[in-house]
Amino acid sequence: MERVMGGVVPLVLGGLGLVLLYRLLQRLQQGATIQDTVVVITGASSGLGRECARVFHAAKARLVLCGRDGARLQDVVQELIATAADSQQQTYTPCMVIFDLSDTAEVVAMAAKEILSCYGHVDILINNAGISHRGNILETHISVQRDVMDTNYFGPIALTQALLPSMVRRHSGHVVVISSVQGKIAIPYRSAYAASKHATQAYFDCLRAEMERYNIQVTVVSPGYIRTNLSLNAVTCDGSKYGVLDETTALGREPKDVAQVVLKAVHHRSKEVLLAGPLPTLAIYIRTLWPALFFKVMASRARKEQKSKDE
Ligand SMILES: NC(=O)C1=CN([C@@H]2O[C@H](COP(=O)(O)OP(=O)(O)OC[C@H]3O[C@@H](n4cnc5c(N)ncnc54)[C@H](OP(=O)(O)O)[C@@H]3O)[C@@H](O)[C@H]2O)C=CC1
Ligand SMILES: CCCCCCCCCCCCCCCC(=O)OCC(=O)COP(=O)(O)O
Repeated sequence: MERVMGGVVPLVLGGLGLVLLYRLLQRLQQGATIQDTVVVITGASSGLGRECARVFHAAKARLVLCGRDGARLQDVVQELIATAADSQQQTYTPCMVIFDLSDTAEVVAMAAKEILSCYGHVDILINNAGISHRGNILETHISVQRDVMDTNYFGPIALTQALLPSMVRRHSGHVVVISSVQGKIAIPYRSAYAASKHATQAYFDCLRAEMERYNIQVTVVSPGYIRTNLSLNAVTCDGSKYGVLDETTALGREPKDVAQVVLKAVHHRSKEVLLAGPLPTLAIYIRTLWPALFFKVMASRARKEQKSKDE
């Protein structure tokens, strides 16, 4: 027995060592692709955007962080500088560009120009900022439908379109968009959010095909729940804040893990990343292969949710 164990232990340790070495080499390789690139991140003040800022900063990218709130963005910048100083890493101090994505006129006239003026060009644009919705269709004001669409769809496409000519001229660039599982299936009481994410999926699929000839990559990332403030910040039927941390959100993936997935997707030039558990993945397939079943399941969800609200 002792002899068997004596053979197994070094084998396991050797295997573990190889896995760690492989991971380290992978990280180094990913870092090398990202080093010195100009990376623009929208919604960098919190949640997934903030974690993307951390991950790309650690990979020594030249960051342009975007958000609505200058003070919160400044906090992120200070934190990144402090982390780099602690680890004695030579990194770039991030630029900040402050604007409201839902104001598409401002995005085109001011924000895109300011972003370009930071480093003269953009290598990677990560369209991350977004807002969610909670409410039934009967009671949701049309202005709320429009606001969510402005932030999640028209803002990102306006920014992308404004930055594209510079990428086309350089015959190089990468556009990433953070969509959602709800860009592939629509669930009840999320009409504005699901519609905006479906539109996002469609637009960026068109973009990918059209940009291939210019060597511009497009990656659509479709995550399931992530543990961020998304549900807290979601808007309700009348535009007021929902203000609840849903259990689904609280139990979601860690934003830092999702940010690593985004980095990997950029490194591998992935066209699509679906980051969902078995049930949402099954639901996506059923939506295409057996729509009648999918509609029944969704109607039953809607009934149950309405009943629990009525009680
Ligand atoms: N959390 C989840 O379960 C999932 C999230 N996603 C997607 O991930 C992305 C990031 O969201 P997440 O980190 O979860 O949520 P957060 O609410 O934590 O972050 C959203 C970010 O978007 C910014 N933002 C919102 N509205 C605007 C606007 N009008 N103009 C500029 N910036 C704006 C916010 O800035 P400010 O601080 O100014 O409000 C904030 O930085 C979103 O696109 C979301 O749809 C996808 C799947 C699951
Ligand atoms: C007999 C087999 C039937 C199989 C059907 C399974 C149906 C299961 C439904 C699963 C629905 C999953 C929804 C996942 C939604 C999601 O992950 O959304 C991510 C977000 O963007 C979160 O935003 P939110 O504002 O909704 O928190």
